[in-house]
Amino acid sequence: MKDLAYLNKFLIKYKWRLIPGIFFVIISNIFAVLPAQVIRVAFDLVKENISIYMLFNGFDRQELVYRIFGYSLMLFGLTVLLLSLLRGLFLFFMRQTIILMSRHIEYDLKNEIYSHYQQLSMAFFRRNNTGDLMNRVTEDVSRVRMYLGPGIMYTINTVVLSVMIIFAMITVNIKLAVYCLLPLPLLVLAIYFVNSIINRRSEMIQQQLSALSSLVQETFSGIRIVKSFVREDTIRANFAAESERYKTNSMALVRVQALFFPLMVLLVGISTIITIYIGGREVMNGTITSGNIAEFIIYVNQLTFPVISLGWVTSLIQRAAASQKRINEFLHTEPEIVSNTQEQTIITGEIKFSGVSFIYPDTGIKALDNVSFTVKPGEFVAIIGKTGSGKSTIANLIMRMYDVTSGELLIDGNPIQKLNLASYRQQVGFVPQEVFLFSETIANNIAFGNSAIGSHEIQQAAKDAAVYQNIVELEQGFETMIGERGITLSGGQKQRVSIARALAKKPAILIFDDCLSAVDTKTEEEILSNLGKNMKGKTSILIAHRVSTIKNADKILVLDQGKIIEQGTHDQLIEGQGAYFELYEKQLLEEEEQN
Ligand SMILES: Nc1ncnc2c1ncn2[C@@H]1O[C@H](COP(=O)(O)OP(=O)(O)OP(=O)(O)O)[C@@H](O)[C@H]1O
Repeated sequence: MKDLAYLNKFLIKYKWRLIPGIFFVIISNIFAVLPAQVIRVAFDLVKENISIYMLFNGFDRQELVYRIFGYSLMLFGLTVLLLSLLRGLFLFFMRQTIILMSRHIEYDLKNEIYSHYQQLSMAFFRRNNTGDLMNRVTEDVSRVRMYLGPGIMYTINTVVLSVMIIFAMITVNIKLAVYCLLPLPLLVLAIYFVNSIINRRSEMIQQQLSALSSLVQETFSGIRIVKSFVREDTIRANFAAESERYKTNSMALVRVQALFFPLMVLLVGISTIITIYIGGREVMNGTITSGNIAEFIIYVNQLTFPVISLGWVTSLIQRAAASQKRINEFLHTEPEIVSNTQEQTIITGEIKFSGVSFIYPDTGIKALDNVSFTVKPGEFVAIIGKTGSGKSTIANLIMRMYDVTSGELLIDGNPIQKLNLASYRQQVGFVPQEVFLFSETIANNIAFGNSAIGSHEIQQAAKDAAVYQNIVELEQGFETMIGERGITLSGGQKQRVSIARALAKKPAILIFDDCLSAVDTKTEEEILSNLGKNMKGKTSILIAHRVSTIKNADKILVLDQGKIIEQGTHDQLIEGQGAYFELYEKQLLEEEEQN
């Protein structure tokens, strides 16, 4: 329950919706209780008037008595109608204030969680899967809203209505009140119990549904693999098995739900019978009137709803508390990578690794071991090495996706942690190893890092990335939609759009993480020569596997198992006849064999 206390700040923020809401609940309940009393008076009136009517038997006046009696009954009917209309009006106001408040808080909470996600670092996203992240913004927030809206509304309603009805009952006759209230606690318990079972089973159904949709999503994402490995039958069988489980769970839920309504009617029925039996005896004793029995029957039926909502609201609050606990877990996660200054510094692009070691926090893998090198502004540095040798890790550290475990990473002579994070990243262009493009137009994908960019600059970036020609050949050119909502670009085209996106930022530091693997040698040369022109005076780091790609670099770093084993220009490294030389020889041989 203490987890829900987090939401109090929102309740305070929206107090001018909550307070009138509570007020409307109270007024609507007054109008809910009054009709029973009007009906009691009407009932007693009927009884009295019948006696008077009988008295005038045989007289002309009997007709007049009949008419007056009819009118007064109609008046009572109209009063009940008016009271119900007024109740309805205030119920409307109650929903307009409290439910609307819950929707506002839902909106605020979703935004708060989402913007908190944006501040969290890579390690957090690696620890938690996407489904979980999404669930907390959607499913969990919805449950919390159920507490803030219907939960709060029905709790107040239940309390106010119960107090009013029980008070009205007791003022009429304590004995009758006690007897007809007796089965109600049983009803609360029964409903709470059945509701818990319903919730548990609904949860299982929800989980099963998630499993089913994940299976379908994965199957369709990997449909090419499924078809080429002829696994359609197995996939179909898996789906059937998951569906079967979903059906079994749903059936179990329907069985319990079927019990819910009859149980409720039974217990209310018992209360009504007790009211009539005990009430009848009291009428015979002369302690209450027959109108009171009618009044009590209305009360008992009116109490049904608060009693049901008591059981329902209790389980609803429990679920909301569990959801808020999950939300709080994420909201209280501190971002590991934080900006320590507001000051925005323009960088020239000098990068210095000084005895840097790095261990991935989530796996404990030591990816870099005492790495030292310097890249001067305007230099073109290449990194080469076997897979898993730590090349991408260097890129991750320069992007400050992680902080170094030991040693120092200096940008323009300042520790990277001292720079304003957003402003620094804004000045670094990054082309990741795995291309990711948004389901958007090509132009918007290229302009992603800089919303102020014009179409001329977008086109220039595409030209520099050697993808312009491919784009203009498309029917809608730069306005072509890509990804799930549009066409599929080839692997090499995607890589080049991703390069154009980094170039369009006009960065001071450009990092290419093995992103030329899917382009042919001629295009690769074109991109590199454009890069030479664009990055004059700026720093470029190119991670590659092919020696031919990096021959012209100002400096080449050779990595092995997280250590720099050689560094120098191509010619120096060839002369050194070390690991780089071996790699070069091997690749030359491979090329010759291919030709
Ligand atoms: N996000 C991560 N979390 C945990 N461990 C990681 C992560 N990324 C990489 N590693 C591990 O760190 C080591 C270095 O990986 P890195 O990606 O830097 O190598 P690489 O030289 O870029 O390889 P490749 O040429 O295959 O891209 C590997 O052992 C890898 O398993």
